[in-house]
Amino acid sequence: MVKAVVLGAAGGIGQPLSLLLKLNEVITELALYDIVNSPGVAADLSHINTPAKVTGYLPPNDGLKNALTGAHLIVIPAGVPRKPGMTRDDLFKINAGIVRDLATGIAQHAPNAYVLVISNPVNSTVPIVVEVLKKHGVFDPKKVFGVTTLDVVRASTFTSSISGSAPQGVRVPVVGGHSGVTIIPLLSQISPRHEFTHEQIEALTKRIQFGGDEVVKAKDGAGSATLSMAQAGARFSSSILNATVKGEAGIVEPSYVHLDADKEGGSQLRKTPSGVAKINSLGDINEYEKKLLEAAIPELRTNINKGVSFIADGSKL
Ligand SMILES: NC(=O)c1ccc[n+]([C@@H]2O[C@H](COP(=O)([O-])OP(=O)(O)OC[C@H]3O[C@@H](n4cnc5c(N)ncnc54)[C@H](O)[C@@H]3O)[C@@H](O)[C@H]2O)c1
Ligand SMILES: O=C(O)C[C@H](O)C(=O)O
Repeated sequence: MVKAVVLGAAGGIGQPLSLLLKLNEVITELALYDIVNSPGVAADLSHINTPAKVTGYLPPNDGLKNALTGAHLIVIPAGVPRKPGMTRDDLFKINAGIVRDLATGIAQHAPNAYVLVISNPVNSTVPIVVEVLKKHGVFDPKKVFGVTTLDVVRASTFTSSISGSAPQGVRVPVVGGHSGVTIIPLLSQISPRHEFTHEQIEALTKRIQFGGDEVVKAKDGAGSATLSMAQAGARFSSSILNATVKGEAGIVEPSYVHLDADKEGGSQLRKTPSGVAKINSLGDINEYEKKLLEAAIPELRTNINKGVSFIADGSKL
């Protein structure tokens, strides 16, 4: 039995993400939870002839508990998205409480699950999940991930439009967090190798860091990236399942994770059959990338402290 759960499953990301997870044949049970419409989404997806049994849950009648119980993998795209003129941090006010409450449910009903956080601001919502799980004594640093895969996906797409490589074959490690200057593309480590000019590196870096703004602007008040995010979330989920269920070794995915030094850090995770085996170092980074790292640290620190304080300062658990 491999149960996957989507919290916020009826939303702009939640619906296509749930569809893509329904197509993943490793999953045998797919539980969809939202405060609205999740039974309808579940009924719709349940007609697709893949193995996963799909169930929908709403808050009444222990909906969250029933959705979470027995989960192997939980993906969280619950919460409000940006509108033009907003930063991701502006979402903290609403989304911090939503993520805290869902994390509390996870601590109580699925303490051993892999938890993938999509809800923004990721730089602060991941520390919120970590702190809630710590308070309940169930935190495992190798099981909580901020999903930054969309930055990686964008980096492949944007660089390939210049290098001419096929986008699906391009890998660019993107480390750090998930907002503006905290997003750090390591273009010197692009595979297949390509030498960009300095002007190209600056332009690509900026575009990867602010790619989310392009979508928010184009959607003009109707939200932010949903379809590309669903694909990115499904890809990261699939990597976790391939490592932890199928036992594939040597899978490497960048993600935003908790490090021992009591701070979060974007890193590349290496996954093995037992789950996440190793957090890779950043490798050889050049002077330009060192400057990006320096610029990211103060903002990351502020974002992390904001999430940690939200739980420490007595938000209900
Ligand atoms: N990590 C990333 O790269 C990335 C990319 C895109 C969007 N996001 C973020 O993902 C979040 C969701 O975006 P969206 O476009 O799907 O928004 P949306 O408004 O379309 O959907 C959000 C869903 O969450 C549900 N929800 C609200 N409160 C809930 C609760 N307490 N429990 C369960 N469900 C709840 C809503 O009912 C809704 O269905 C936003 O915070 C957005 O900023 C992150
Ligand atoms: O930009 C946003 O607010 C959504 C998401 O974080 C993104 O990068 O597209």
